[in-house]
Amino acid sequence: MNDTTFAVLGTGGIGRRTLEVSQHKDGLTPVAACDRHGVAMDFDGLDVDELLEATEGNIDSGPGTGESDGADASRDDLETDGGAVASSGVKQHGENAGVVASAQARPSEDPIQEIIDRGDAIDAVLLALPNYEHDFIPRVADRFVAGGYAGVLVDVLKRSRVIGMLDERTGAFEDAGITFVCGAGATPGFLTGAAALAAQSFVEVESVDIWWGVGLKSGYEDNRGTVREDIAHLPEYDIDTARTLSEDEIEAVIDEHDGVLEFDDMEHADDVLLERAGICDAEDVTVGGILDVERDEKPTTTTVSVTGTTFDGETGTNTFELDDATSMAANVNGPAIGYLKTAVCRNRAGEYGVFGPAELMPGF
Ligand SMILES: NC(=O)c1ccc[n+]([C@@H]2O[C@H](COP(=O)([O-])OP(=O)(O)OC[C@H]3O[C@@H](n4cnc5c(N)ncnc54)[C@H](O)[C@@H]3O)[C@@H](O)[C@H]2O)c1
Repeated sequence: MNDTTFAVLGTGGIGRRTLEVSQHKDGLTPVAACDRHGVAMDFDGLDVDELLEATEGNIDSGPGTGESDGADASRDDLETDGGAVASSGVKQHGENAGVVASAQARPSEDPIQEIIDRGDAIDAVLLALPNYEHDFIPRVADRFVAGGYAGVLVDVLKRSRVIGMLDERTGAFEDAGITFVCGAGATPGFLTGAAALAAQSFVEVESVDIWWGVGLKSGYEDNRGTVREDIAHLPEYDIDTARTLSEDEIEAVIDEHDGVLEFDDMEHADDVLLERAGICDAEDVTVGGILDVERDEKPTTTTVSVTGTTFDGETGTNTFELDDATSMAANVNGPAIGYLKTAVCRNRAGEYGVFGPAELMPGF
């Protein structure tokens, strides 16, 4: 594949690591990165080491609202909701929050639009943005369409309901020449693809069970955005209540659970993504897991179990396990970049529209 230029929207816990992992892959040149406050662009290639060093301990996180996506000015009131945005530079030191701390970046009123405006020089865009408003990522995609972008968009969103919103935009993406890969992180993403592969032994799939373990002690400060979104999956919370929690309230939730949060029956898009790929019904997919923010060791082994019936009448369960030594950052960002590179090949071959991770694997 020829060299691929790409941009990262959101330089929080995930986006920073995307840039770092991309340095280990061939043929990828990061040319733009932004967060809520600013944008860094260099079409000869960003100096990723400088950017990571400058933003180390200085991540802009917290409940982003999409307020600065410029798509709907009536949402400006959300900018100050719950007061948590004010504490958004959770690890900030120095004057500049987030990406603006890098010498390559500058403040921007509308960093996403600045990237859209240079879209002709960007092959692919990874959206490592928050997902508190379910239509935020679809609305950002609308802006790329409106801005005349023709290339690849990849997100790492988690919630099932967003996939339908993206599907509704299939025609617009096709007309624009956009190849959109949705849910391309770890789960959904890597594990959805693994389930699709494991299902190939069977002519009938009965169930897919995804069970994940994440140990995040040393990565906790950098991944507060993800932890907040995970708290929204606890039975006592939802996306709106989790979004308005202060940092102290988040700490209290974590303390109540002794640092270990267990999730059952999560709304993770693996279900609809497997259904749209024809692997099984969404209702036959369950996702759960354990997050330990006080230890780096995984509290449980991440496992995908696919149960089904073979053509010759046997019932069996194929399992796929991640080594406990592999971190969340490795399992989100490696696959996200892998799906991005695959999508660039599809895009160059003229295949446009919405794809899930399972559709980029072998199918029945
Ligand atoms: N699929 C998976 O396996 C998986 C795993 C982990 C995280 N995630 C998802 O990845 C997403 C990012 O997580 P994170 O931990 O990096 O979050 P984070 O809060 O650390 O980072 C979000 C970034 O988006 C930026 N941002 C917010 N609003 C913006 C706007 N309007 N314009 C420009 N930038 C904006 C923020 O400034 C920040 O840099 C979350 O939605 C999370 O659920 C998915």
